[in-house]
Amino acid sequence: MLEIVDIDAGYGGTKVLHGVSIPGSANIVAVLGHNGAGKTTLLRATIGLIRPTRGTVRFDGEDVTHLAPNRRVQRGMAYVAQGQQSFEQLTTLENLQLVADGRRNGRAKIAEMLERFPALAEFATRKAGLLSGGQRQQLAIARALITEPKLLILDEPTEGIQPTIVAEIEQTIIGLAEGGLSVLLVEQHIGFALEAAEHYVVLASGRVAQEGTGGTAAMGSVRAAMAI
Ligand SMILES: Nc1ncnc2c1ncn2[C@@H]1O[C@H](COP(=O)(O)OP(=O)(O)OP(=O)(O)O)[C@@H](O)[C@H]1O
Repeated sequence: MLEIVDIDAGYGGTKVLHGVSIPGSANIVAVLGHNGAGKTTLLRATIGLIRPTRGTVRFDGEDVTHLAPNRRVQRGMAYVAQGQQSFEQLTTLENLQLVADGRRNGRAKIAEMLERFPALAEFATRKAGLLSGGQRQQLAIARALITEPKLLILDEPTEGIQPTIVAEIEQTIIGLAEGGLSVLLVEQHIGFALEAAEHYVVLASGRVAQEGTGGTAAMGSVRAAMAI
């Protein structure tokens, strides 16, 4: 589905990623690493917000390295940035409508999201800015899902969310993956990330310091790699 081959990427003249690759064989990929390791930069390069200066991003067999983000969304990528972003002055429902409007099956997709996320149905008329962190994250994921992606790119979906809700978000992600959606996930909770992932990479200073198949058995080597 998603394959990244040996990319360099960064900002202006500053190179952040150095020869990072993700194999095309895994449907659920977790990206781990300390603050500043380059995780968000890798996601931005994947969705096209920054362009690699070297290497290739391939999606569904197509070289998308030079495609604009909106073209990548049309191909089936969806990106949920860090921080549960939504339009705070709009209601939950209006936030969903913004994405759904003009889509062939927009109304049905909204109904599906309200069923999938009961909290969004309960607070459909509440302004997004007044939702809890967990509810806002659900709203952000729901907005992404309305575009019917094949690949969901999630940047720290459980960050800043109260522990009781974290498990709910994690279950949502696992459920989506089991339903056939590919997921590229940046996550600080190593246990969950490894449990969910078929492949993981640990980034350190923009390089792959460790990688392997998922599963909690990898916990020891991941922790060791993160101690670098
Ligand atoms: N817009 C930007 N312009 C210049 N440098 C940036 C920009 N965004 C990030 N960086 C730098 O790139 C490096 C990697 O940042 P990045 O956000 O990818 O790390 P991260 O692993 O996602 O960190 P965190 O876990 O804190 O989100 C950091 O040194 C950061 O300062």
